[in-house]
Amino acid sequence: MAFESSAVVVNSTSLTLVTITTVLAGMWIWSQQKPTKNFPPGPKGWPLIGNILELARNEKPAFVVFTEYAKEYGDIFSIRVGQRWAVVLNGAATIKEALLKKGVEFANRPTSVTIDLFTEGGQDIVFGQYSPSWKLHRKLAFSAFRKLATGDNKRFEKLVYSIIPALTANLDSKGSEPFDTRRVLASSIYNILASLCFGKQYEFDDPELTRLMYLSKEGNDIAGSGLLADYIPIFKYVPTPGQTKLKAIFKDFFSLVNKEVDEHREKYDGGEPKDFIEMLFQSRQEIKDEGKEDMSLITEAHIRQTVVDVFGAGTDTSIFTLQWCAGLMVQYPEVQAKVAEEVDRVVGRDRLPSLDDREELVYTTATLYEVMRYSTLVPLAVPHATSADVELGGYTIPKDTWVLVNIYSMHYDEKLWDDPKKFTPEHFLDESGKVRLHPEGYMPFSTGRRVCIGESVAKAELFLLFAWLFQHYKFSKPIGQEEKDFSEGDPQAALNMLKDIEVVVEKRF
Ligand code: HEM
Repeated sequence: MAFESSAVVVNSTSLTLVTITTVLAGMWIWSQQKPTKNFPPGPKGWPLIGNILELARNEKPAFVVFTEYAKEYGDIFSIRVGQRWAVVLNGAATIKEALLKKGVEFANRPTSVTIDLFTEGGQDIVFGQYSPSWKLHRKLAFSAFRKLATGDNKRFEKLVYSIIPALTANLDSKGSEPFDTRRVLASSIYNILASLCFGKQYEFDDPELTRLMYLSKEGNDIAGSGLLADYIPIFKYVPTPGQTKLKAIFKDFFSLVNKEVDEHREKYDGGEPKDFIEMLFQSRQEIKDEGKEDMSLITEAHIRQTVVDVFGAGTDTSIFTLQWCAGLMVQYPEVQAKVAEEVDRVVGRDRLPSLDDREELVYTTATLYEVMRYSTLVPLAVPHATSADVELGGYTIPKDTWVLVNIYSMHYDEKLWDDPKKFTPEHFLDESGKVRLHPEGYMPFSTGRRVCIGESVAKAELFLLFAWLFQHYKFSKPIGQEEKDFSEGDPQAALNMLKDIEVVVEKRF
């Protein structure tokens, strides 16, 4: 009897083991099934999680790992993120073929629980689906930006330089003590964007500015890494702490922006716009008057979301680019000295640098461009998605596939750059000493239908602040920190940030 019962136990254990093994094998085979017959090749993944584990465990950031994978699998390869397939595009030829020649097919964005939450169902520009309403929405914002950044230079300079008194007071208050520049730079950039959007400035310690900075940064951080539900859909129905926090942050953020939009609507009289929100109102009226577009496609939520986009996409990108400027100028004092010497010679010490100085500030411009190449702040762009089945490089990529554009692979391509790991402004100077404005494969703002809408605003703002900073201050290593590398990246979620650095900032005159 005892023997019989143990045989039953052995049999049922074997049955359970066989069942588990069969289910696991089934899941394994199913998980390796690619969406199309000639889908791009790539590293094998695990059931349920795909390639997440090997990417998370790798000490190198994803964009470096992807550049290495491209050597093994080719410039177009696939990975699996949880249950979703993604195609990674590498190298200038492939990226241009996809984003320029087949721009419409690669112009969509992925949808996810996180994106849906913070874009009120995809009503913003950054994550909106490629649709008539999105195109009109982008046209509206683009027209407002063009008026701002390519219109009257003096007006834009005044806007950027309105933060100089507070920035000077903050920098000067540190004396020769080392400090982390992030907070000061962040307050400056948020204030520039608050002036730009709302037509008002905050004191650096104003609680509303601190709240705006907190909401925008937290929102970006959680949204950048995504929620569990984005990778494993069943978690959509579980109120995880991340989901609850994200909802609360965006509720607060939207109410702050709503307050500004409402106040502007009440005050705007249809005359010369004083800030970005009024420009949006004006552009909306102009497009409506043309009578060619269906204006019912643009709602109040679209206007609110554009302002949220400006803070979401325009703050950390500029703050961390300036931080990279600080770190790299400390690491390469000889470059910093040449920038300062050029600004002294062209601009002098009695006036502020102007956008009209750009042509003559050749070395300064080349240095800023090199900072943007070397740091590659948005190394995988914003994820794209295919809007239709599309052929690329002999592979078939079905509609709704996630697409990651590896900008880093171009910025560090040995075929395009002489010694790409070396920081040298000479990468952007030609034989006649002029700035190379558009070298092959240089795309910090990406390209095509989704190219960064703030490119001209960002370039103008960064140029003015960079030239002003090194006209007035010398950045150096704190004594006793000789061994530290001040140009070491610390990639976080979507951005290639710089490791926290403490520097000494002293007046030059
Ligand atoms: C150093 C500064 C900046 C860098 C490096 C940068 C880079 C980028 C990149 C790589 C993209 C993704 C393009 C793609 O998906 O292919 C992007 C998108 C975007 N950026 Fe920027 N950006 C910067 C500053 C700004 C600023 C200042 C603003 C606004 C004031 C802005 C607004 C946007 C918007 C709205 C999009 C979404 C465009 C779309 O999906 O159609 N960016 N940016």
